[in-house]
Amino acid sequence: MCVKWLDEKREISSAMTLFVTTALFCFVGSHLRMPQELSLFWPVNALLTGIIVRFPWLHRTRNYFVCYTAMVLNDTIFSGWTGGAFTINFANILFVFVAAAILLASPPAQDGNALRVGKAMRIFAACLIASISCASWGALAQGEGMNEKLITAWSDWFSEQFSTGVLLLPFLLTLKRQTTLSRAVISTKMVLPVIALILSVCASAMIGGAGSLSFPLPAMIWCAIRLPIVATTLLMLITGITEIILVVDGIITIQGGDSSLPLSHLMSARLGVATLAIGPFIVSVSMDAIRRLNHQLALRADYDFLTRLLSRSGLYEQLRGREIASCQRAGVMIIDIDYFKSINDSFGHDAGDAVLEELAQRLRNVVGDRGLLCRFGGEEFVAVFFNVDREALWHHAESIRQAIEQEKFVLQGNTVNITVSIGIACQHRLSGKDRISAINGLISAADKNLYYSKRNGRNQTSPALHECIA
Ligand SMILES: Nc1nc2c(ncn2[C@@H]2O[C@H](COP(=O)(O)OP(=O)(O)OP(=O)(O)O)[C@@H](O)[C@H]2O)c(=O)[nH]1
Repeated sequence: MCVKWLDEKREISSAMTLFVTTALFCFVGSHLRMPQELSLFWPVNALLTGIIVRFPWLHRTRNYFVCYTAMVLNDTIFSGWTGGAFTINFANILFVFVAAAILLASPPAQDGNALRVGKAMRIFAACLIASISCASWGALAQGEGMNEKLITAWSDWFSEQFSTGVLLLPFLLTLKRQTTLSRAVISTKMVLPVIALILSVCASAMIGGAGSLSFPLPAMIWCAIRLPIVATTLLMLITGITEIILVVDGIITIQGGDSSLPLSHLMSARLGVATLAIGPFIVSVSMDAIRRLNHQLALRADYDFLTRLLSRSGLYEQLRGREIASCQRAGVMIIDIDYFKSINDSFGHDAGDAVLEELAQRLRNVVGDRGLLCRFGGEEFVAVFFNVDREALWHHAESIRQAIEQEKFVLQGNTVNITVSIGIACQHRLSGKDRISAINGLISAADKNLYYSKRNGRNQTSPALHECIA
């Protein structure tokens, strides 16, 4: 049984899930802050923002209140805070609310999983504005007076929220619900950018200095071009966290004297790493959009819009397919509607289109997966069969012709008798090398036979059965 933990129709259980999740995140998050390196990250706010953006119906005041209560409870019980639990956590919930509101303000993508470039850019803006709001409240809530300590507290809050948000949210928002990573084919083309990324992080640590933080940028852009978007965002997250930890541990040395800087070198590093990450992310989202577009264009070119059968180019594409390569014999038939012009003239072009759609469906029913079916042009269809002899091909053609003839078409309330003429051609020992030109030859031969069917009165298959047996 599949339990949906977050379900729009089950508000109470969804609120409870949100409460438990928030409390768990806070509990784990506050314990993860113990080591000094990880005290720089507070992923809870970005995680909650990611959940709310992925389940937009959660973006309701009462759900924010549920999260806030869980945060306060966690700090009261486990951190021993009293008043601070209420005021400080308000800053956290402010981040979640502002970031989610900005991200949800854009309409959802048409394609469920696609993250558009505009929305990707919004992540940066959302984290920036949410971090400013959160830092402003959080620094004041810490009870600092109007002095230098307030500025330090503000920049601490801001750099932490901003860097965690910008690094984590792209990954959370591109992670597919049913990830297909395991099925992705890992090739050298994919491994090389990852190796380059690891080497560039090592180079940052060895060379040091302010510029070293941007060393991984070219490798990250390379990853963005070569890898699926979710893999890129995951690598961005890992690289960003690694760089920040390396700065904290002094392995990447970027500072001169902190006293000469308006922000500490660490905060500067956090902001720098987050700002760098957005470039590869935009490249990755753009590449994803280009891949999807290419796929859609290929589909559009390979299928006929009206009948959803293969188009002529789609047929040739299929013929190049590997499964057909081993095929020895092929048979082709051309199916042409009789007096189709008079259907258009009597009932209009739309009715003519409806006939083409209905006819395509009937052809599909008869041919099934025994052959390839294509709308070759106008009111002409081509079916290609493999490993058939002429007699079997003739019987296939007749079953198609009879299926069209026997069931009448209804056009604008009128019952109309529609028939088709068919020409067939068959070839033994189809050459694997020049399959396309062999099929083209068969189409020409079948077209000649179609002409005989038309000339001899239509609604028939040519050549006749006795010629096929001979
Ligand atoms: N509704 C519609 N008509 C189309 C489409 N493509 C081609 N046609 C029409 O199909 C008709 C074909 O006419 P003809 O080539 O004279 O053939 P026919 O009337 O079927 O006569 P025979 O083939 O000789 O039996 C033309 O009137 C075209 O305009 C289409 O996508 N939709």
